[in-house]
Amino acid sequence: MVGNYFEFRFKIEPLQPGSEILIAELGYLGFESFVEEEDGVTAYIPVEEYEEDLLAQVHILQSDEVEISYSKNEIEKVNWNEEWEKNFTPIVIDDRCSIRATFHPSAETEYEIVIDPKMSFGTGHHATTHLMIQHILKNDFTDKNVLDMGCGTGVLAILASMKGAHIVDAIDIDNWCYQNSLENVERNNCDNVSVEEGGAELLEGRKYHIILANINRNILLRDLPVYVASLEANGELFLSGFYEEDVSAIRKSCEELGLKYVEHLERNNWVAVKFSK
Ligand SMILES: C[S@@+](CC[C@H](N)C(=O)[O-])C[C@H]1O[C@@H](n2cnc3c(N)ncnc32)[C@H](O)[C@@H]1O
Repeated sequence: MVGNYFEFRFKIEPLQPGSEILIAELGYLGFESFVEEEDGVTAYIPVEEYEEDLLAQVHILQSDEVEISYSKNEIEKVNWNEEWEKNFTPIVIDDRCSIRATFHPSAETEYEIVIDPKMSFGTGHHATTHLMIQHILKNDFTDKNVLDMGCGTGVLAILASMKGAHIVDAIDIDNWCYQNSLENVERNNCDNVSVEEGGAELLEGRKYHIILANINRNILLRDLPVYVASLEANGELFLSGFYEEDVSAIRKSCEELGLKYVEHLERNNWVAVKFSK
């Protein structure tokens, strides 16, 4: 990860939940790393990913309840691993699943995932990862063939494997995420997880009992027909990466493709929806 970055220093008042929501929103717009400060957040985005009107898409910047000001700087490069190590804290979800880094002490939970997140999305801190993990904990993965589309750190694929899946395919379009998932899958001894770099084009002719896809509204709407074609009869599809107000559009597309809405979980206005075939 070399090349120039824009560094944005956001001052946030009140800090919580403003900081958490801001990080979540920026993450979906291509910001790659965040450092939590005493009075706000510093966020980084590659210069080539940034467009002048990008921040107009950040809802919380328009909020009357949170006051946010920012400054912008161009910088040469950042030691991302060091930033992550400073910022990544262990997390426990529903008292059953912990996610920690190699440098954290072990937690006594039913499922313990050790990841080195580098730059990939998926430490469990983001609401959508959290919600997808809650769905995985609640559902039966025993002997299922599972796809984790947009695997990030590989965290969902790893939990699916730990929950007894037969095989898990973890796919991400981003080379950094592909490399990071490979490392994390090995670190957690998940021998039945295969990691691949690519997108929906890889799915032709494949069938899964369960598909997990935490990506974003537009990519999901575009690739849904391929996902549904890759789902076995009675299969289950879990989608996240969008807001509560997007559920109706996602649900409509899924229903047109023959799926049934089952339920959705919500956290900080983000959702994860379960459908069945
Ligand atoms: C929101 S992150 C989710 C990561 C992880 N699954 C989690 O739940 O924390 C979305 C991931 O999807 C990947 N992605 C984006 N577009 C994709 C596509 N068309 N096909 C596959 N992966 C994609 C991104 O590189 C990113 O790692």
